[in-house]
Amino acid sequence: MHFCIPDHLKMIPDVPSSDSEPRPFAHHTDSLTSNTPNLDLRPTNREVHLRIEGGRRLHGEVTLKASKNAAVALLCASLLNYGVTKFPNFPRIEEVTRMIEVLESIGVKITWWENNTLELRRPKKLMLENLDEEAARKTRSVLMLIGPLMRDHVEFDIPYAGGCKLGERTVKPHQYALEEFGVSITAADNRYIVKVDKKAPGEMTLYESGNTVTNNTILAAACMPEATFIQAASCDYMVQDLCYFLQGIGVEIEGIGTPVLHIRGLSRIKRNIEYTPTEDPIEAMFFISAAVTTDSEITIKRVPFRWISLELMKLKKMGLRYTMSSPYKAANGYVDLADLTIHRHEGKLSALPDKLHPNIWPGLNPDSLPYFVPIAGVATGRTLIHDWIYERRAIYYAELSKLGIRVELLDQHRVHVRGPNELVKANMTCPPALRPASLLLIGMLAANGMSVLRNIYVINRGYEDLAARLNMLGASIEVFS
Ligand SMILES: CC(=O)N[C@H]1[C@@H](OP(=O)(O)OP(=O)(O)OC[C@H]2O[C@@H](n3ccc(=O)[nH]c3=O)[C@H](O)[C@@H]2O)O[C@H](CO)[C@@H](O)[C@@H]1O
Ligand SMILES: C=C(OP(=O)(O)O)C(=O)O
Repeated sequence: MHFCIPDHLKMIPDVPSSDSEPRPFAHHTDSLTSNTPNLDLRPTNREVHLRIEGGRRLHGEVTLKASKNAAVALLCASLLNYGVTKFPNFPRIEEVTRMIEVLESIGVKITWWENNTLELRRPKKLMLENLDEEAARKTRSVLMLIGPLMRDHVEFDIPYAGGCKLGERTVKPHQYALEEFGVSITAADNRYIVKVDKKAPGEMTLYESGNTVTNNTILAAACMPEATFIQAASCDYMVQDLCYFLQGIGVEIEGIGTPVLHIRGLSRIKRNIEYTPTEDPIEAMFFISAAVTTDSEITIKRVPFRWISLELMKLKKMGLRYTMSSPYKAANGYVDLADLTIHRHEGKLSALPDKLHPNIWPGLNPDSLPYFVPIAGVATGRTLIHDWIYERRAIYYAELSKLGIRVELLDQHRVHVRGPNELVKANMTCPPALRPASLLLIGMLAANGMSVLRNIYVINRGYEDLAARLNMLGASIEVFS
């Protein structure tokens, strides 16, 4: 097995680094402009913006949707199944729409039914030559097509992946993992050329415990009738959701929720399956952060609380009061949920003396961390936030200073946030990264007066109908284009 990837092509340079010269392939996620504010998911070329009359307290209840990150993995996994796959309560978000465009372009028949149930029927033969490149380049999740496609295809290519612009994001872990299954990946002309000479890896270790690489590896292992042991797997929520679905179509998996997975797949799968993805722990963090930053009391329904248990503990130590209902099961029957009420803090939160940093689950989720920035902005004292995971995400946190939060960028990974602050209105454009963009929305909800947030495509990539759902909680947000 060999890779022949030239050094300069080994990473996806999704953001030109400190030099301002365009870098090769840096353009492919630039024009994220098609969006709609509601459930009409036909692509348009209009940019959509928000006008937010801030400074209102939120109140009432909001119910979580399923996560982007499980949804995209499940869409890729549906290719393994020649039967009918149905996903009730599927999130109607831009990222899902892009992946649907990709799957439809290669021949998958896809229908939305009521209750946001998405039905997928793959054809006998996929038309990979018709793959919708424009849609594919807007998401990083297309990388997870390689795992399922290697089952039936000996050679194919996929365009370079996009996703949030958070600095360089390596694809080497995907290459090294799939190499174990006899897959070679080379890069040329903005695409990955994939050649398959299938073999069973037996025991293997992941180069990084990343989420999408773990899912890609699981999908590859699910195609193999032989047993695969995967060490250093991510055991985060989207991996667990994928595993539960795969069990439903007959793949044997042991070790779900741990870093060691034992998988025995099937060379052909034909089952009619209905699997409901779990509610999104990161959307829960969005609403928690919105409640705390606006000093509001709200109830967030259907929270997969064990996936954010460390986040809740940190908040408790900052002085936040919250109450939780008795646990109950998610619709898929696996994950425990609870209704979480965040109580008003009335300005009594304190900064934690120790740094906040993300880790692989059960650590503090990398996508939860950003939501502590506005929270730290209303707590008394100085908080150190260390975002080691991405090369350039912390830089976006400094944008919150335009809304009156004192954020000092110490280096590209660390910020000091000093609080409490009186937030002020602003007119801003979303940065090209989902969680950092949604922080601006949270800040604007808390800032007195009329703020404008421009081009919210990136927020709609991951969250469904946020403006309407926040308005149900008493916010005043107008969507305009
Ligand atoms: C579709 C999906 O599920 N996307 C999520 C997934 O992206 P995804 O799994 O694609 O994340 P990446 O592979 O880009 O990893 C994120 C960053 O963490 C670094 N890294 C990761 C694992 C590790 O053990 N060591 C390490 O250093 C990587 O080098 C990279 O810089 O995980 C990210 C990190 O939780 C989340 O922000 C994304 O929302
Ligand atoms: C980084 C993220 O997404 P993606 O992996 O799709 O770029 C995110 O969801 O915060």
